[in-house]
Amino acid sequence: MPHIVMESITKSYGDVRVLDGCSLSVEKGQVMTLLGPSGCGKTTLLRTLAGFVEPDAGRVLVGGIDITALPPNRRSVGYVFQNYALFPHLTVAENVAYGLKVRRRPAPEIKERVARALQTVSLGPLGDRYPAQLSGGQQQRVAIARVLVLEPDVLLLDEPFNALDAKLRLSMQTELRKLIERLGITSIFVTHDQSEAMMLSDQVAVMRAGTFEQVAPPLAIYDRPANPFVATFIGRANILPVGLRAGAVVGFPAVVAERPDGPADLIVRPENLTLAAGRIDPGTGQSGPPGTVLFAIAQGPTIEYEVDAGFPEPLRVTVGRRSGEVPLAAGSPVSIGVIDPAACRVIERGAA
Ligand SMILES: Nc1ncnc2c1ncn2[C@@H]1O[C@H](COP(=O)(O)OP(=O)(O)OP(=O)(O)O)[C@@H](O)[C@H]1O
Repeated sequence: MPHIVMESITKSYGDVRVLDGCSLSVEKGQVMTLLGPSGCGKTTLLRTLAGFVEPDAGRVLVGGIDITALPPNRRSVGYVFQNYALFPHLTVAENVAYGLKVRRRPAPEIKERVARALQTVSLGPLGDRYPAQLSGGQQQRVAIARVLVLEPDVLLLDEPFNALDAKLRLSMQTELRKLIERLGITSIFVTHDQSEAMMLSDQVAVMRAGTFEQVAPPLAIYDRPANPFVATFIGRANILPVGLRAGAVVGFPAVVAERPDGPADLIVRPENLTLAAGRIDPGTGQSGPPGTVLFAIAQGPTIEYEVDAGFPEPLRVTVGRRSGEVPLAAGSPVSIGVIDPAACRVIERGAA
């Protein structure tokens, strides 16, 4: 039995259906990320699990127990808010103690648990400071300590890194992932940042307009996106309208597909393509169509090309860059190759 089960959750605000039959399960100790564009319903689903939003239909179970009708304070669910929501007039230790005081725990127990929670997030010595005297990353850790001190079964985090600058964000992501692993607490994150989702999660649930497009481990989503929406939301992808003839893609004969002849969409990642100057097989043995360089930019370890290969959109190709190599000039004739035909996906035309 999974630790968290959300069954056919539906929620509308007025005429707008924000959650449209969402079902999701998370195993004990696993980290799930809800990933999707702004407004797709991620926060609403998280708040349904916390009990802040009442679903119109569906059930929420934690540890096999139906908690759908329980108020937030009777659920063993910790919620870390986007803006941390710390009390500015309370010290760090008082902020962390707050939930225990509300629950009328004895003073010695509060003292001991607050010290332990602050220790867990490496803020032991800063208990007497006020939130305004802390960095963004430290404030975030207080917000997490304030939740962990209540020893919830489940940890929910709504865009927890939003307020942090890029560098701090990266170190806090790593730190939080290690902390969650150490505590073994079942966690759900909300983010619209795909690299954050890749890095933090055991499972990613890609959402669009109140439903799930795909739920799978991050690399499985990257390698085998269910449809063009997922392919372009996680990483970059070329979505090429192609024809199928005799079980292979016209223009990419190495890419085979068990589908009837006719139109299809080919999903191919830029790093799964390569190119060579001139009209020759680029050496992969998996030749693709000829093309002309439209634009190229070197990024140190890679060169990013945009190539006119006869498709409605330029083909994006990422190639590894050798020391001293400069990109081919715009206008150069090139031959496109596929590195791993098995990593291409051929799907029904327009199945977005
Ligand atoms: N209390 C509410 N009343 C009316 N509409 C709401 C309410 N809460 C959310 N919505 C609407 O529901 C939709 C989903 O909102 P939600 O906050 O769940 O999206 P999200 O995916 O978390 O977006 P973001 O990434 O921008 O935070 C939005 O269109 C939002 O305007």
